[in-house]
This record gives sequence, structure tokens and C-alpha cells, in this order.
Amino acid sequence: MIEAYTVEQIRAVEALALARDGDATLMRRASFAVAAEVAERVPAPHPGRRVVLLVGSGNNGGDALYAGAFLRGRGMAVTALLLSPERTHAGGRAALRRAGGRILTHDDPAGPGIIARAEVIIDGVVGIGATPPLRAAAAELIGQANATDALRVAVDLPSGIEPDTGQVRGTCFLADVTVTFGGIKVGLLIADQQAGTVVNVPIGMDMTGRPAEVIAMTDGSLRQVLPAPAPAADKYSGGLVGVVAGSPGYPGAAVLCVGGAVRTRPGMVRYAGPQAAAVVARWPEAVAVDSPADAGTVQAWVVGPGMGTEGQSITLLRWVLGRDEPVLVDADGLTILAAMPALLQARRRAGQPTVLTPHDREFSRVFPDIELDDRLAAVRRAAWVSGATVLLKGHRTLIADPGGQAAVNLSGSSWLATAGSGDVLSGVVGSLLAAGLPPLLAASAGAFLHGRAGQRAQRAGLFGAHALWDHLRADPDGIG
Ligand SMILES: NC(=O)C1=CN([C@@H]2O[C@H](COP(=O)(O)OP(=O)(O)OC[C@H]3O[C@@H](n4cnc5c(N)ncnc54)[C@H](O)[C@@H]3O)[C@@H](O)[C@H]2O)[C@@H](O)CC1
Ligand SMILES: Nc1ncnc2c1ncn2[C@@H]1O[C@H](COP(=O)(O)OP(=O)(O)O)[C@@H](O)[C@H]1O
Ligand SMILES: [K+]
Repeated sequence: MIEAYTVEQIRAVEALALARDGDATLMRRASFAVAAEVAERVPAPHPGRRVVLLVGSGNNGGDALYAGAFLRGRGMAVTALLLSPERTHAGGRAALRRAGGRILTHDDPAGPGIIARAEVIIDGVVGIGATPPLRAAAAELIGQANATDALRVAVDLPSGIEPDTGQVRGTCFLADVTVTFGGIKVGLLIADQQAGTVVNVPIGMDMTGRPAEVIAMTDGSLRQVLPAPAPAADKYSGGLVGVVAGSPGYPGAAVLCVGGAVRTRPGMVRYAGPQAAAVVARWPEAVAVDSPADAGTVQAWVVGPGMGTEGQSITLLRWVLGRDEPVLVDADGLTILAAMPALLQARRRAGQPTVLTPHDREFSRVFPDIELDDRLAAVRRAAWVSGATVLLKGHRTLIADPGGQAAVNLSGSSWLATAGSGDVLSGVVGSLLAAGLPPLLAASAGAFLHGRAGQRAQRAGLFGAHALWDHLRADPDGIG
């Protein structure tokens, strides 16, 4: 599991490390790690390689200057552009000067040409002391840096992202790699397009025992959380999931959703709705009936994909939401819920677990008072006010539960932005709920599996949500 922290948490642990090891030692470790990352990525020979440092007024700039001094020691040609010459880290500046680096101010007329010819650009404008958006001079330099083909390396964080939320307001350094210190900041997981590859270097800070602000699944952690079928398993012990989806207008949603569930876990899928014939034609292993009341026992329900939003659909949703088992509500089910919030409140009062899986538009329908500009805060708030676990779909799917735990999904690709892929996801997550995973884990593991399936389908050159079925690999050997 990847764990990410807030600036406040990082600062608390940093204070302990500072008290023990001292400022200079920590900064030496941090800047050495940046230099080592650059040296590893820049093809040999190193002497003469053109490195530019963008240096802000805090310790982040100090890190960049010391890293520049190390690289100068390998013979690289290092130029620092200082944003606030009078407030630049004095030790770092002296170290770079001693090493033979060139030091200019940000408005030096030679600056744009130097940036344009750089082979490596190191962003030391701001780190965890950032209050975005970037000031004009910093934004100007970073805009120039982003327009080059140089290797772009961010120190601690790409300047321009908000460290605790990943929000990007205005210009942001577009890093190929971010070397971060002590622990991964939440914003780095969310603003992945700006952060590039994230390399975490402990530099003597120990986050052990600190509760993560946000977690993220990895292939390894997924292997650990997926319940393996026991040798004595039978079709009932793997978890039975009930699917209420599809309508005469949307038969495909039922087939896609059942497919997601069938391909995620062994056990049994019980479909209940008007598309029983279509479902069984594609998934003969599913048991299909016309009404959920006839479906028999299940351990979790999925309700909503393509079910319609009027008449009989409302009755069906109401019936499912009255059940004690965990219920995942998606798509049309969410649209109905937006008009009938009391249904959700009743489940909350009864202590019945619910998972909601909206995309942005559905989210705004169900939670019209919650702005989506800070997506992490939005999904947390939605979970808090609804009492449900909320999975907010998107490029970076975010998940929060009512207890305050949050997760971000790191798998997937924009290949998944195709009609019906959300229907498959709801089947996947429903299947994991039925297998007994708690809602936050079921949603996180399901989003991760779905994302990996999308990546595999993309590699295979297959388009269409149904292609995900063949790439869903929830068996321990198939993960990764
Ligand atoms: N405390 C320490 O000893 C260590 C600090 N480290 C580095 O120090 C960083 C934190 O240093 P600081 O607390 O000095 O903070 P930063 O250097 O991250 O940022 C603060 C400075 O940036 C300026 N700034 C803030 N918002 C800005 C904006 N929107 N546009 C332009 N300038 C802006 C502020 O005026 C301030 O001078 C970490 O991210 C890390 O890189 C590491 O060297 C490890 C050890
Ligand atoms: N740009 C993207 N990058 C990664 N994943 C994406 C992107 N756009 C959409 N997705 C994923 O694709 C799925 C789309 O779901 P949804 O919008 O509900 O589709 P539908 O309603 O057609 O089934 C979600 O899992 C979402 O996270
Ligand atoms: K930075």
C-alpha cells in the first residue's frame, strides 16, 4: 500500500529529524538524492551537460542549489536562476559558487536562452511551503522550462501544485520525475500528470506509525487483500452478488455489469431485472430472474447501471436499498437518489453499508452543495454527509468512507473513458463487496483491478468496455 501524508504530518516528523540530525545534514541528504537521480537519468558522459536550477526563496531552493553543487562536481555546467536573490538560501548559494556554478537572477536577459538550451532543469521554486498559484516571475520561468525537451526534475514537489490536494491553479512545473523527501505528499498522488515518476527518499525521517492521510493500492497490496478461494470453497462461500441493472432501453448495461462481477470472483452472480435473457445469453453462469425479490440470498447488491430513472426503476431501487446487505449504487440509481435523498439517510440510520460510484456529473446531482474544485475534499465531504463510501470516478478515481479514510486509485488509463466501462466497474466492486471486503477496500481494490484491466486492454489494442472482461485478473498470479 502506498501511503501519503499532509504537509502538517511531514513537518511534524521533519521537526524530529531536524532536532536529531540538524538542518545541514537533512539538506545534504535531500540534495544528494536529487543529484543522484539526475546523474542516473542523464546519459554519460556527464561533463559539460547543461543544468539549470530554478531557485525560490526557501529551503526548496536551497536543496536545488546544493544539488547543483553536487552535479557541478561531476563536471556538469550548472546555472542557477534566482527568483529572490536577497532571500536565497545562503549556504546553498555559497556551495554552488564554490563548486564553480554560475548564478544569475531570474530576469537576466540571458535567462530564456539558457533555459531553452538546458538538458536538465531542476525545479527548486517552492516545496511544502507553497501557497499556489505561483507568483508571476516564478510562473514565467516555469512556463519557459515546460516548453523545453530537458529532463525536468522537481525538488520535493512540482512547483504550482497544492501539496495537500494536488490542485493545480495556473502554471505548474511539469516534472518527468519528482524526488520527494520523508514521505509522499497527498498532492503528488493526485496531480500525477505534473509529478511524473515519484521517488521518495526518507532522508532520516520516519513516518512509521503515522496514519496515512490517503492510501493507494499497489499490485502487491491488492494480492494481500483479495480473499483467496479456500480449498474447500463452494459456490456459496465465494460471495454471491445480486445485480439489478439494465432496462429495455439499455440492455447492454446489465450485460456489462454482470460481466464485471463474473470475471472478478468465483462464486455466483444473481441477476434480477428485465434483461435476464440477454444476460444469460452472454453469461450462462449467472442465475437470472425478473425481480430481485426472487433472486434469493446474496451478500451484496449492485443497483443502477442502465436501469432507468422512472416508475418501476424507483420501486426496484427502493427495494434494494431496504436490504441489510451492502449496496453499491451507480448510474441511474444515483440519479434517482439525487431526487430521493431520504432513501440514503434511512440506510445510514439503519447502519446498512452503501457505496456510491458517481462520475462528476452524477456527483454534482447527488451532492449539489459540494464543489468539485478540490476533488479530495469533495469526496471526503460527500462520504461524511451521506454516510456512504463514495468512489468519485475520473482520471484519478478517489474514494472516501464516512469514517474519514480516503484512497486514490493509481492504475488505469484514459482508455477507460469509454461508454460502459463504469458499468463493468460497478460489477467488479459489487463482487468484492460480496466476497466480504469492507467498502473502502472493495472500492479501492475494484478500481485498481478495473484500471489494470484497462491498461491491458489498451496494450492489446482492444476498444470497447466489453474488452475489459478478458483482462480482469483478480487471481493472485494475474495481478500486475
Ligand atoms: N527544513 C529542512 O531543513 C528541510 C527542508 N527541505 C526542503 O525545504 C522545503 C520546505 O522549505 P520552506 O519551508 O523554506 O518552504 P519552500 O521553500 O517550499 O517555500 C517557501 C518559500 O517559497 C515562497 N513561496 C511560497 N509560495 C509561493 C508562490 N506561490 N510563488 C512563489 N514563491 C512562493 C515563499 O515566499 C517562501 O520563501 C521542502 O519542500 C524541502 O524541499 C529539505 O531540504 C529537507 C530538510
Ligand atoms: N481520463 C481517464 N483516465 C483514466 N480513467 C478514466 C478516465 N476517464 C474515465 N475513466 C474511468 O472510466 C470509467 C468511466 O465510468 P463512467 O463515466 O461511469 O462510464 P459509463 O457510465 O459509460 O459506464 C471510470 O472508472 C473512470 O474512472
Ligand atoms: K519544487
